[in-house]
Amino acid sequence: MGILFGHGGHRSGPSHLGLICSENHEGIVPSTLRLLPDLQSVSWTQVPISNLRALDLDATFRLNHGDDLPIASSNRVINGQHRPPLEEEATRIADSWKGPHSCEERYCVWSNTGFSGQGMSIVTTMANHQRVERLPKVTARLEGASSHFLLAAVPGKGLGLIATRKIRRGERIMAVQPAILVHLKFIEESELEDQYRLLELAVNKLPTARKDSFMAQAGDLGGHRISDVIFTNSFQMSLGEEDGFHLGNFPEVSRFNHDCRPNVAFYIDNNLTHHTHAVRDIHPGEELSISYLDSFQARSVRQERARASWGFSCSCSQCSLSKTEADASDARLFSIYQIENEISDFSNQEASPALVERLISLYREERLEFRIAGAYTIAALKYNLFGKAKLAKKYAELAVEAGIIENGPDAADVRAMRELADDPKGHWSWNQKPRR
Ligand SMILES: C[S@@+](CC[C@H](N)C(=O)[O-])C[C@H]1O[C@@H](n2cnc3c(N)ncnc32)[C@H](O)[C@@H]1O
Repeated sequence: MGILFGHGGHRSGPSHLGLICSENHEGIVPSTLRLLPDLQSVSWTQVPISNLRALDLDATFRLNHGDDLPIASSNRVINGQHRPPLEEEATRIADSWKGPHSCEERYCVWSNTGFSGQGMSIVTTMANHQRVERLPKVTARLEGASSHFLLAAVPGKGLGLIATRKIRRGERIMAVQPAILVHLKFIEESELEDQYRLLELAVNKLPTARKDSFMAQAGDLGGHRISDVIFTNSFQMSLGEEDGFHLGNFPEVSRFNHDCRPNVAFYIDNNLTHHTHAVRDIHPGEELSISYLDSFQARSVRQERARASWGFSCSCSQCSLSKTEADASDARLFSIYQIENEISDFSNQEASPALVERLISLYREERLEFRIAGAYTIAALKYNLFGKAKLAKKYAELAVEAGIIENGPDAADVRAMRELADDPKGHWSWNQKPRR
């Protein structure tokens, strides 16, 4: 068993993340007070506004989760002094790092009870802690729960997320930040006893509501509970430096079950935010799913992977095909592999636009919409090389739409395809058809 990369290894996909499971295995944030974790008791009306600067964290947390802040907060003048908007000030008070609380060799625990309005603890090195501390504040609206879906028991899978209304392709499902971030090398290098001590401390430093949602996650391995939760439910993510990976645990995301042909795509941006979007229209009552593994592998490989790393036997629609249908599916996956190899060599004179159309139709036949942006990108470039501006533009636009869902609006490929779509003939690839 080992760390699994959701789709990190695929040729046309991003290589920055992966779902970790088994043995190795998204309010306004927090620019208003309303998303701060609820420690109940008093409501916001009982907090004197003029005292806000002096509030300590505990007092700030006594605001009830979900309470709106009906205060026109710009241009505030308190005691004759201009103050920043209330939201900014509250954010500054609540969102600050504490620690290190304890260390083991070069790895220490830091906590921030106001991070993303919910709280986060990290177990990492000083340099990485500073990186996290310097991250720009998230100003987008984050969402971990919504009216789109509910949590329910799913036969044979434990709990799962079920759509409560029609969700259209491209709609956001969640955008959330981690509860716990742990340096993978800390797990690999430290003794179990030390690991458990720092992990327990990290979880205990979370606000109560956050800690409860962390502890409520599924665990597959047994043994030390916190360690089990982390290994069963975390994503491998990079803080952007060559210092190995971190495991990020997002309690809300942990409820997505696996499907080899998922209806939801995910990516983690540079700000530690995990984004999920629908990749096709999802109907009320349908389960929301992501892929834990490389869905481009043959059925037997995928099934073995699910069994070995998560201990379940995958019975998704693609894994439940008859032998004949599964063989045909495996053959299509192999053709995708071959065509992508052939086509991405732009000096290859044989790789005609017809092959591009074949590639796109294979993706669609295989219901691989959650990873189709790369194929559209190849198609756009190929048509532009052949001097076919209209088709190049069509596929570049499709690549942008899919790329935003799969990798986010700021992804390099998305930017590149926007440029091509805007001006095919001004693009470096225009009319560069390889000549014999
Ligand atoms: C990240 S959790 C998913 C949510 C989990 N079902 C729960 O109750 O919280 C991963 C675990 O869910 C179960 N699971 C996920 N996808 C499954 C599937 N397609 N079939 C059976 N079990 C699945 C496995 O036990 C797996 O280790």
